[in-house]
Amino acid sequence: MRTAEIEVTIASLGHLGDGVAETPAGEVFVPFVLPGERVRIRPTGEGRAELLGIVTPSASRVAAPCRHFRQCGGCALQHVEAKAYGEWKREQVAAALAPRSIEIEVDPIVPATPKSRRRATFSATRTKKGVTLGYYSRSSHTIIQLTECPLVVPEIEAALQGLAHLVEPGLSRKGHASVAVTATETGLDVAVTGGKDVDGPLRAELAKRTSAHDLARLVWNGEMISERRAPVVTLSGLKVAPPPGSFLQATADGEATLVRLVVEAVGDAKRVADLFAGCGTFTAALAKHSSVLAVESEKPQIGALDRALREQGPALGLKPVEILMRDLFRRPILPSELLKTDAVVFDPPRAGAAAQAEQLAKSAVPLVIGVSCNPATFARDARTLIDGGYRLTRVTPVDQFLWSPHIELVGIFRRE
Ligand SMILES: C[S@@+](CC[C@H](N)C(=O)[O-])C[C@H]1O[C@@H](n2cnc3c(N)ncnc32)[C@H](O)[C@@H]1O
Repeated sequence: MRTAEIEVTIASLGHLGDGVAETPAGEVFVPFVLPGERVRIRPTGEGRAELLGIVTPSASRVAAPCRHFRQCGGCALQHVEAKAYGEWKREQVAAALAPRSIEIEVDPIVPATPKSRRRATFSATRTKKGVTLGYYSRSSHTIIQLTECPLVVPEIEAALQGLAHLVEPGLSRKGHASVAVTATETGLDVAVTGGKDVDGPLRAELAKRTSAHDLARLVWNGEMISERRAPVVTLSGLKVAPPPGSFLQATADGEATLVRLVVEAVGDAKRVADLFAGCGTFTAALAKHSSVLAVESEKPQIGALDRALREQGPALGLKPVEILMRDLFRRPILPSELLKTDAVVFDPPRAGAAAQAEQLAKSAVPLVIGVSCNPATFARDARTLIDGGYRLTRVTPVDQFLWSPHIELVGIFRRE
């Protein structure tokens, strides 16, 4: 039985960007709305509601720039004017810190621009009509066929049709494949998982299509199909060849902002540890002025950084970098290993750095800088550092995930 249509006022936006409204049956989440708006909805159960119409729009409502908005699950907030959107993201950081009793005036967010995402992961499947390639729809496992995407860099947007053609022979009608694309300086680096197993004829066909679409590299289910040009990214002047599946900051502008904030905070520190170093986004910048200990668990990534430093470090005049492969969840760097360290940068995955934060909290390092893509785990780790005697002096949100609820941030801790 369909529930009745009702009119409600949106009280606020929740942490995923959906509006929150009171109904006689309790609180519901409503997508694509703004605080203060009077809207018509139909509750759909489990605390959710379908938006039927806007009765009184907010002054912060704008026309969404993408034709796929509302169907496509890639974006939640295209309908929000830039200032209100940035303020909402800033408030989300403060809201994540509050339950940990961390009070700080969070900086205004450093905004992202459209057409700047250099990494995107699409889903693809084969249908009777051909290949569907795009993002999942908001509320189901249906893939929305993308014809445009104002998030990604033009090289990726222009390749959407080509990518569908590329993966077509390796898709089955039964499953969905994941197509991760990174725009590098030598072309697109594509890694597909969940496609058909590779045999001789499929490998040959995929290699042919890789060449036809002038991709730099194609990796299929972890197997190298073709590397026509080694993918290259320049990290603060250091040219690194990221191995398949490497982490890179999502936008070049976001990376530049994060690096600037980290380098400014580090100042003239002589010795710095870069924990969760990846391919060296921060190491490359820090080594211009400081000797660096770079620690990372993924051998291919830290290996790519090591190679680049050996080949180019002397010519670039970089200070010495010590490379260490280590699982920092299981074996965090200990205070005794940080005795001569002036600053630590840590940039963990979404799970945060609980074990490492505990060790840092016991250390004498005067300056710790946390970079995080998850305000909730950042807040947990920040509380550990604060309880260990650090003061959180600055938090700056940086937008790398435009129109989504995801937030990147830099937090600076100084030992009191
Ligand atoms: C958010 S990325 C940051 C990478 C790098 N700092 C950058 O900005 O490009 C997190 C990094 O932590 C690494 N990582 C994940 N789990 C780890 C662990 N247990 N120990 C050490 N490094 C880990 C990942 O491989 C990834 O390179």
